Amino acid sequence: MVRAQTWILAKHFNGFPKESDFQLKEEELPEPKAGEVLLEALFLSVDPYMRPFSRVRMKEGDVMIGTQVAKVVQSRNAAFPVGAHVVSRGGWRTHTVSDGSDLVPVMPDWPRDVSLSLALGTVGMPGLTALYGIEEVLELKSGETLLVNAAAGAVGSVAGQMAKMKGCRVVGSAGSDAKVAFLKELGFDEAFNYKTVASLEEALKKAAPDGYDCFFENVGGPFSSVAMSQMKDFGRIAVCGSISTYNDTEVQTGPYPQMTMIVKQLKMEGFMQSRWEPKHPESLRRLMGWLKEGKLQSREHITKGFENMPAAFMGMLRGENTGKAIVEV
Ligand SMILES: NC(=O)C1=CN([C@@H]2O[C@H](COP(=O)(O)OP(=O)(O)OC[C@H]3O[C@@H](n4cnc5c(N)ncnc54)[C@H](OP(=O)(O)O)[C@@H]3O)[C@@H](O)[C@H]2O)C=CC1
Ligand SMILES: CCCCCC(=O)/C=C/[C@H]1[C@H](O)CC(=O)[C@@H]1CCCCCCC(=O)O
Repeated sequence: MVRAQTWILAKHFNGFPKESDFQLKEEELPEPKAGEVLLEALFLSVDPYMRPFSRVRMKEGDVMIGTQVAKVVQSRNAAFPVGAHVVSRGGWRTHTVSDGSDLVPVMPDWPRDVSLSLALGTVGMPGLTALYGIEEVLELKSGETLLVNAAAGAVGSVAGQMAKMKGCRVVGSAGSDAKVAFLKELGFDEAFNYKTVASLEEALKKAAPDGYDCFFENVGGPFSSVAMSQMKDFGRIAVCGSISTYNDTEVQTGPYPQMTMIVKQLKMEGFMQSRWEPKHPESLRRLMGWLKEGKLQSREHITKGFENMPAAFMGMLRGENTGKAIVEV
């Protein structure tokens, strides 16, 4: 018998979450039956979508949604032998019994000198999101100017670096001076702290006086309205996320984008990486290749201890992470 710890949604929260909205529970897991495996979590992902998802798709008492890199510690399923590493959608749990249907083996030949936690970040879902946003949605071309917001995070930092690899001019915004310095290290041409600039409009104009061909949108809300007004005619916008609205207690209204979109003849498309699932194995190989060649830098913000999942989640929503937010069990 294994005692598993889980974090459950104790209470539906309005606005910014607090520690008491989550509850740590213990349960005894049954031995795996034929076809099942027992997993032990090594790293857990801390993602923005957990916030809106908990509101629209979860009941009080549900285990918090999430992915993790886990090790198979008992196996009655030949596809997942003991010692194998998998990405599991088991949620905020230390141990999980799974029939294998929700498991994805970590990429074969994962290099020994690359932390497995990157399977939740640069060589995982956020990296794939950046890649498809740049290549499939924006179809970014050499010489174009790209704006990325939340640029020092898991998705934004990969999107910006990919754009540099493609020969683009890249402007990034982030919420601290340290993050701005990080963006410069990554090769961004211009970067600014959106919390301290006197005028967002002026900062965007100064960074790209001729406007933006493409916008990798992670933030939404008022940032989005200001940025949209600085797109070039026929500009393209990939709507990846809207984190500035996830804790809203009331739905935000206008300014409405239609007039700007008509006058500038913009194209705007929302997306999730799951649309291109058949391409994932090849895309992950490309991301790992760039990492190993030193073309892609990866930073993680690691919080130690499963007991700190809520703190890490709230910290990410406050912007404490540079790079991918991870909890190491
Ligand atoms: N469509 C898809 O398939 C996917 C979409 N996403 C979306 O991409 C975005 C980035 O995700 P991810 O890279 O994982 O997260 P990050 O690693 O970027 O972490 C979140 C960051 O968002 C920023 N942030 C928080 N609140 C605000 C706010 N009110 N205004 C502006 N910025 C804020 C903070 O950085 P700062 O200090 O700069 O404010 C924080 O560090 C999110 O919107 C997420 O929902 C992510 C994965 C998949
Ligand atoms: C729920 C709001 C999502 C905001 C954007 C975002 O961060 C999306 C992330 C997805 C990522 O591609 C991997 C996922 O599992 C994320 C969440 C998908 C939620 C889909 C909800 C659809 C629904 O049930 O209506």
